[in-house]
Parts: sequence; C-alpha cells; structure tokens
Amino acid sequence: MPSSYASPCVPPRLRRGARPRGGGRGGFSRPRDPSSRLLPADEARNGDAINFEAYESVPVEASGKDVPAPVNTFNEADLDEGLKRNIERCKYVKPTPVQRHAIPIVSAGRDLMACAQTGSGKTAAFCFPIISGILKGRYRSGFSSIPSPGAAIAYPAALILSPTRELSCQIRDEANKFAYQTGVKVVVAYGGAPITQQLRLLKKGVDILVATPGRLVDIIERERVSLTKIKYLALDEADRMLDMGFEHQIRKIVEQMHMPPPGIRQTLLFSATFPNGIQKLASDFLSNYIFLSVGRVGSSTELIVQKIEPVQDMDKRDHLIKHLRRQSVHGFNGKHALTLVFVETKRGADVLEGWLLRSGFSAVAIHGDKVQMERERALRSFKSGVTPILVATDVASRGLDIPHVAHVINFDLPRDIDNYVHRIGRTGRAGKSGLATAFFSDKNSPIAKSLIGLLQEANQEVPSWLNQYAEGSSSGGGSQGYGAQRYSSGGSYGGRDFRNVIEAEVENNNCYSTNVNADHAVESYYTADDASYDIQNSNIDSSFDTLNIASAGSYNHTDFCELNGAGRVEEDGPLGYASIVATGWD
Ligand SMILES: Nc1ncnc2c1ncn2[C@@H]1O[C@H](COP(=O)(O)OP(=O)(O)OP(=O)(O)O)[C@@H](O)[C@H]1O
Repeated sequence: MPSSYASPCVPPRLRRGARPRGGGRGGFSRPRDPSSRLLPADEARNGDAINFEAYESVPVEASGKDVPAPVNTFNEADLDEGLKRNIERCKYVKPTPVQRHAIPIVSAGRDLMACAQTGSGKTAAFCFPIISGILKGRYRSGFSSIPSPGAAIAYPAALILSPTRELSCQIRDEANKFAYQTGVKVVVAYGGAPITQQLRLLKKGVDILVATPGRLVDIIERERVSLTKIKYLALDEADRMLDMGFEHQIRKIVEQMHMPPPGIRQTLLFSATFPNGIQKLASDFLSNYIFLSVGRVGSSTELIVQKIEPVQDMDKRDHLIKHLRRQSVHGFNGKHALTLVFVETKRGADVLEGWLLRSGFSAVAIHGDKVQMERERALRSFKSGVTPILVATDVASRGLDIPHVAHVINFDLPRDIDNYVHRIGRTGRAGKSGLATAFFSDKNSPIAKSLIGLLQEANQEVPSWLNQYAEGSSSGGGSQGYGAQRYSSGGSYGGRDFRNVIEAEVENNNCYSTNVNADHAVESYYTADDASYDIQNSNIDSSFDTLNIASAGSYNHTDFCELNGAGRVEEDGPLGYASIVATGWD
C-alpha cells in the first residue's frame, strides 16, 4: 500500500509586485529579463497584492512510496542558483502549496501526478525542477545539451505537452522567464503557425520543447526532433491530454516515438481535475509515482464567488446585458473589469460577439474556427483591456492565465463539471478573488447534482431551486459521467489517489471495516459515447489543437483539424459584486 502524508499548508504571505504572467502570445519571443516585464501603470505603482493566505486552509495529501518532504522556501529547495535568481526576479517570494510539495518530489527524480486548484502555480511547479535538472545534468556531464547549431535533428531534454496553442505559448513564455540567462533554450511548436519558423528555431537547439500534440507528431515524422534523449515529460492539463480527444496521439508520442520508457524518463502530470478513470489510464505512463493533491481533486477555489442564476434560454442576452451594465458602473479607473463569457458553440460565440457589438459593448470572440492570427489578436486585445469582453468556447477554458479577469460568465453551462471548474478558474487566480456567474436553464439539469456538490465543497451558497433540478435528474453531469457520485457528499477533503481507493475497495469487499469514501469509488473508463458528444456536433468547439488526429486514425471529424485549437448577484458587501469586480484592477 502506498504510504502517504497529509499536511495542512503553512500560510505563506506573499506579495507579487510584478506583472502577472503573460501568455497566449503568438509567434516566438526571446527570453526576457523577468524583472523587466511590462506592468500596467497602476500595478507597477502599487504592487499587486497576492493573498496566498487564501490557500492556507487547503489540505495537501501526497501518497506513494517514500514521499520527499515539502520545502517552505525556494532557497530550501534543491534548485540551481541561476534559477533561484530568476525566481527572485519574478518576485516569487514564497512557493505556493503545490510548489512546496511538487518541487522536492520532482527534484528527487520521482514521477508525479499532481492535482491542484486553478491558478495555484502549477506551471512553475513543473518548470522549476525541469530547468534546474537540465542545468545540473549539464554541469555533471560537463557539456552543453544544446545540439550544435545546424544539426538536422533536435534532441530536447524535456517535453511539455499542452492541449491548446495559446497555453503552449504561455508555458513557453513562463519557462523563458525562469530560464533567463541560464542557457536553457525553450522552443514552442504548435499548429496554425508556419512550421518553417518553428523548425528554424529547433535547428538552433532546444532543451525544453513545449508543444501541442498534433504539431509535435508532424515535426517528429519530418525527423526534425528526436525524443530519444527526453529526461522529463510533462503533461499540463493532463486529464484533458489523456481523454478521448488526445489519448491516441499521446500514446503514439510517448510509446511509439522512441521516448525513453517510464523509470528512465521522469513523467509529470498536472491538472486541476483528475477523474479516476484518467488516473488509471495515466498510470501506464508513470513509474513508482507520487500522487499529490492540493485541495480536493477537481474542486474549485473558495476565492471564486459562484452565483447560479435561473435563466430561460431566450432571456440570457438580457441577463448578460444587465451584468455588463452593472459592471460598467463599478468599473475601475474608467476601465471595465475583464469579463470572460463562455458559450457552447463556435457559431454561438460569433453570434453573441456580433450582438454585443451592436448593443454598444466592446467584445471579441475566440474559438477554434478562427485562424491563429485572429485568435492571438483577440486574446491580446482582451488581455490589454482594449476589448474588455471576451466571448469564448472551451478553447479558452484551460490554463490561460489572464490577469484581471474579474468575472467569468457561463452564458451556456458546460455539460461536464470539470469543464466548469476550469472555466471559472480563469478568475480568482493566484490568491485573488473573482466572480463566476452561471446562467442555468432547464436543459442544464444533468449537471445540477455535480454543481451542487461543487458549490457545497467550495462553501458557496446553493440556491434552493437548484435542488429540484438535481432531484429530477438521474445523471450527474460529471466528468465522464461520474460527477454525481463524486460530489454527492459535498463533504470534506479526502485522499484521491485512485490506488488507495482501489485498495480500500478491495478491503471493503473482503469485509474489512476500513472506512471508505463511497462517493469516490473508482469509476470505470468512460465510453466513447460519453466523451464524444462534442465530436458529433461540429459546431461545438472541442477547442484543442489536434493537427493530424484524423490521419492518426483516431477521429475523422472537422472539429479536429488544423485550425481548431482544437442566483442572485449582491450589489455590495464583502462578497458583493462591486468589491469583487473592482479587485480585477487593484
Ligand atoms: N510562488 C509564486 N509567487 C507569486 N506568484 C506566483 C507564484 N506561483 C505562481 N504565481 C503566479 O500565479 C498565477 C497562476 O499560476 P499558474 O498559471 O501556474 O496556475 P495553474 O495552477 O497552472 O492554473 P490552471 O489550473 O488554470 O492552469 C500566475 O500569474 C503565476 O505567475
């Protein structure tokens, strides 16, 4: 049985005085001095208070054999000195809980499956030990791992895979900041951008390759990258990377393209959600791994105030306008707080964008049918505050770290509770508060149960009318159809390592009196039917970058093509609307 520890987090007090991380920038950029980042004027003047105390009460559990002890400071961590200087430059004063635990685990050479809430610093948690490990390996062997310029094939030491182009660019930007002046070279490869440019950069040498799966397969098949020297494999949004949309491609990359096997390479899986079915599947890629959960697996942070409003489909636009008008009044320094509006379909995104523009609101849409330049332009315009409303499909639901998103509106609720967790996680990041409003119409009843569980778990108000929907619906709207059980207790935190659940179940079946959380019983792998609803409807944005997936033989659908990336509101008070929206520009 895997050993485990559970610990409360030491309350770190942090101030972040620098520009929140950039991301989603298209094209290629040189490593920048992390201390010379552009700051919005207000932020540069005032510093940007980060309330990491918010994570104080989040329970942490790590299970597996011989789990390395967490660190309390970056200095304590076994990290390269140059990297530590960059961490300082980034004004990362203290590690976040996931960093405190993950960094020593990875530095000790262990495989890791880590689940931590949205906006809690997972990117640095895998980037720091990777960069440090590459540098240390270089010192040990006495030569640079960068291939000689002009070499035909690049041999990266680390591969970081992510589901969307924008997220890959964001990770590249982050890694570049952390690797500043260390000599560690980071290159990004993603679909929708000219491959020749990416190949040119690869030719100059690469230590860390950040990529979307489709473009990576393409580059490997062109024999421009070899995975034979991979020491670190990291999957960001790992549960997404291993679900029906990507599993085939990931298996191909990891198992059939000469990557060193588990045990030789180190494998790191990170996400805010980790359904048990995916955990099981993921264990194929891991060796003697540690499962780390910061907060309950798949839970949302209490920093996000969640409001669920009953709205008939035909009234949604009026409700949206009310919210946006109220926001204009409560805006900060004459600016609107950034609002991210999620819709279900690509067409729906275009239609809503057009309607908002006609109604006098500055809005822009992003979805998988837009060409990459349009996607990048939309994101840039939103992030800079020039266009304060972004209408998006799930292409923008995962990983994107957009500063100042004060309000996420689920104009259309997703069918899957995990998607909801990721969507609302675009606000309330890095210790900041945020507001998430969902328009709940009759057709959303399948998600009602999971939603209630999630709200209870995050100490949010559950509107009484929602219970009626939950009672009336049989399914849970949960990720891969298991959310109902998952959130049925709405209860306290518990271990979520599926290995422990299995053992506990076996013991239970053998009539031992072990106390098992029945609501976390192992789900069976979800079926193709469960996962494919969004594949069948060509208008729904499956939103991930799956270039070549059709040729890979997994799916043959237009959505998986080159261009696809693939309540009541309180007015005031401590958790009121005004205070929350204003924090977006604090
Ligand atoms: N130790 C730290 N000190 C200060 N800021 C930090 C620290 N770690 C991360 N951050 C900042 O917190 C923000 C969120 O981090 P990150 O994007 O890595 O979250 P995440 O856990 O990957 O979120 P998601 O689940 O949405 O992908 C970023 O702006 C990042 O720069």
